[in-house]
Amino acid sequence: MRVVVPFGGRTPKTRLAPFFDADERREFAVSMLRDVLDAVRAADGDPSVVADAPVSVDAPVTVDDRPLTDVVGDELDELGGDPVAVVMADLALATPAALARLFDTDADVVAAPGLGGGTNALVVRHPDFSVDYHGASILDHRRIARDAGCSFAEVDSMRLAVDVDEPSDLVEVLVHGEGRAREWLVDAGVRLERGSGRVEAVRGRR
Ligand SMILES: Nc1nc2c(ncn2[C@@H]2O[C@H](COP(=O)(O)OP(=O)(O)OP(=O)(O)O)[C@@H](O)[C@H]2O)c(=O)[nH]1
Ligand SMILES: C[C@H](OP(=O)(O)O)C(=O)O
Repeated sequence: MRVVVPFGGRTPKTRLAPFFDADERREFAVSMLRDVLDAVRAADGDPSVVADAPVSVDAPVTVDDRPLTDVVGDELDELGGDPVAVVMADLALATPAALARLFDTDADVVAAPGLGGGTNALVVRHPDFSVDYHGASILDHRRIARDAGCSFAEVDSMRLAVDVDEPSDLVEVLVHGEGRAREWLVDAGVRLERGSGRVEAVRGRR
């Protein structure tokens, strides 16, 4: 299946500013992107990146600096009857098995909801579906599918639900990550701190 991976590489991961400076955030974002591309390929997907700035990765890259919804919308318009998936570049826990389950679910539109109401991944097999990202986009995508007369399914997957946006998401990468992104965090000195409450990610020496 064709898999579009949107990547905002100009000023990525601003919500991680309490942990990393701008160069570090870009490096970390690229390490997640590379993990996602590997997982897509291992799930028999054929990935291509649509990015707002050039990025050097092992996949074709189209540079387009329009907003996310417009860029992905154009990719869907080129569907031509073939299914296309959209997988976000910050799914640091994505595994080939989780993605294969998404790709193999049989509906006109299949979504992997993100924590906090986003839409972390989609499979689109119907020409009348369109995307509307940001905010609680999973609610919008359910409605758009219904209004377009598309069958709609959701994949319940912890590995696809975690998109790395906030410092608390770094805990999930340290606990469950298996790729470059986890390695990058460890090299940057990010570690788990077990206090009396919820485990936190902290940076620096013990
Ligand atoms: N092509 C493209 N991809 C984008 C753009 N903005 C975000 N993305 C990608 O869309 C997905 C979700 O991004 P967000 O978490 O909303 O944004 P972010 O810029 O990574 O992080 P924040 O700065 O914390 O909002 C990730 O794969 C981003 O790389 C954009 O303007 N263009
Ligand atoms: C693009 C956006 O991502 P979030 O801001 O939820 O990470 C969404 O999924 O609609």
